[in-house]
Amino acid sequence: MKISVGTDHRGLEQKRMVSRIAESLGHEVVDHGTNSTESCDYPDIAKALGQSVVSGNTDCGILICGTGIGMSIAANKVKGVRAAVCNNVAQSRLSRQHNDANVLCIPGDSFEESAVKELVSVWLETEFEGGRHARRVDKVKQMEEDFGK
Ligand SMILES: O=C(CO)[C@H](O)[C@H](O)[C@H](O)COP(=O)(O)O
Repeated sequence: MKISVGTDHRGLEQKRMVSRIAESLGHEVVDHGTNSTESCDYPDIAKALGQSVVSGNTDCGILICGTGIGMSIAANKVKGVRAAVCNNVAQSRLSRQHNDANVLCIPGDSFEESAVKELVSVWLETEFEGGRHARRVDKVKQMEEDFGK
């Protein structure tokens, strides 16, 4: 797969980890920045990454900010993005199985390489289950139309 990655200034090290992990699993990584510790604004990165995913330029995305929350709020404003903040492997797995998340958001603050590795590899390898979950995801997609997102 082709995977977009992005972070604000609070997840540089984790972005490098995510890129290494994705590449070691055979994926191609597209980097949307930031690439310095200088303070920047997470919506700028989330917008660029979200547009890359929904346009089909990349297959999915992984975003990092201090908590993962700002990135998820911003990325979910891009029509077609289903971004999920995941703090553990169970959430990571369910965000794929039940929500068909196409963007994973993880906290940069105090997340170590082993935790990132487990969370990211499970997310990349887990399939959407469909069935009753597809009905619910379709309702979420319909909300985008109804509210002119
Ligand atoms: O959006 C966030 C909060 O959920 C992220 O943690 C950001 O990284 C954070 O707000 C950036 O804050 P900073 O004080 O400018 O480093």
